[in-house]
Amino acid sequence: MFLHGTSQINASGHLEIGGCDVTDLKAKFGTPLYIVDEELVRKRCRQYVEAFKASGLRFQVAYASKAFCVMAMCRIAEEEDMSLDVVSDGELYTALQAGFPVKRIHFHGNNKTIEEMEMAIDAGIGCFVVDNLVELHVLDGVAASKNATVNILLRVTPGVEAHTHEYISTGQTDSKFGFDIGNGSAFEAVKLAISLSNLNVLGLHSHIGSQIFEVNGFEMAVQRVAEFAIRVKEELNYRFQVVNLGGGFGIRYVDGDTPLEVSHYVKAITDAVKTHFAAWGEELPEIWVEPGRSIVGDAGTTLYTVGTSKDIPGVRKYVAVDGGMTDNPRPALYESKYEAVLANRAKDAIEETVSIAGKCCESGDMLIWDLELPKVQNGDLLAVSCTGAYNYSMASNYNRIRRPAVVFVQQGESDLVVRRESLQNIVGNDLVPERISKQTILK
Ligand SMILES: Cc1ncc(COP(=O)(O)O)c(C=O)c1O
Ligand SMILES: N[C@@H](CCCC[NH3+])C(=O)O
Repeated sequence: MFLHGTSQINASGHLEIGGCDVTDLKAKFGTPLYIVDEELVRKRCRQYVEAFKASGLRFQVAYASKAFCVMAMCRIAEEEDMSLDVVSDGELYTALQAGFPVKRIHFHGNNKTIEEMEMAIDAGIGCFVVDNLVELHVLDGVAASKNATVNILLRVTPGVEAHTHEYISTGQTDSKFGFDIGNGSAFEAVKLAISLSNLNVLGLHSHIGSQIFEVNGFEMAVQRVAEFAIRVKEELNYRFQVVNLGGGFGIRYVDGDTPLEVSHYVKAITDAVKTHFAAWGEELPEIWVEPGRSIVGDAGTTLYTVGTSKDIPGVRKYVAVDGGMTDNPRPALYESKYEAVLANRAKDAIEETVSIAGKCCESGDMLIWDLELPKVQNGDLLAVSCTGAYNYSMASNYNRIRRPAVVFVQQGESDLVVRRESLQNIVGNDLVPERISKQTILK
């Protein structure tokens, strides 16, 4: 397994992250356990901020909290001078509870409810990213009802297809998100938006997809957005102050993934802004980005305990762990690939090829196919790397499995940031109507 951040194999042959031996973490917190390398998260945040500072442009780096949204993470984002992208009342609430400065929160989503809009306006949200015409009208109405003027960006689809999984590619015309530039709907949206009295149009937003390893998609998106912004300025005499280029910067999950350095993506974007806004003639717009995966993805590791195994001679050996698609749905959803190491015997010689199964009643609940490991035994620890993004945040209670705990590690210290769910949590929202209880009693 590739060792990310502070991960290393110690003298006892155990995986160590943030100076913490994972066998100790298992003893302290149990498994499955999400372990987050805090130093690596902070390093990634700083790489973005530094790269933007070097560009000389005005900027905001908004952490896309959908990747991993818990209060401790919101605190780190604030400490590292990030802004925050939220996409639901739940993410907004988490950020507010964590004391994140509300003016640096951007509210996304293609179907915000009126209650979510009200909550965000009451809190004093920094801006909304408006996705469609219905939302433009509704948001203007909600803002009017509160005598407020709210800042918005208009989400546009620049017609760029990112080379990534179909389900996580969003910049093309046929997408559920945003106003299309190519078919004229973005222009009409701008005309309408600037005429609505309770909206203040700050600028445009474009997000072309996720887990992208090249810069040309971003450069093309900048070009299309710049051409559009210049047209708006010329034809409507309206000047955007902000251009948000979304997230999508890729990370290395497995061999063959070839992400670029953060500074490389940022330089490509900021250079493209300088080039394509050359005809702008005034101060360049402020540039925002929204990285999620590339902030937390490789800083996360999931620790499992090995349970049963099933050897089908001549076919394959299944080894089951105490988690699976409930804590990491990505292999089942996107056929995502992961690497793993036998974390309590990482120096032992490789002896067998096994496939790692989860514990759900679902044949598709497989975490890794054909993984080479030392001879695996019941009770061993398996550490799957690069699970920091879209794992805890996409976890479910399928089969009424409890969500794991999350622990931050740094410099030999481990701090619980999310408790393991309890069995009481599992039934916590269940109600049994009286007539059914009565029937049960009558039986
Ligand atoms: C609008 C928007 N911004 C930012 C992100 C974060 O993307 P990533 O985690 O790939 O950086 C996403 C998710 O793809 C998104 O939909
Ligand atoms: N959830 C996805 C990415 C989509 C991000 C949101 N637009 C993943 O796990 O890769």
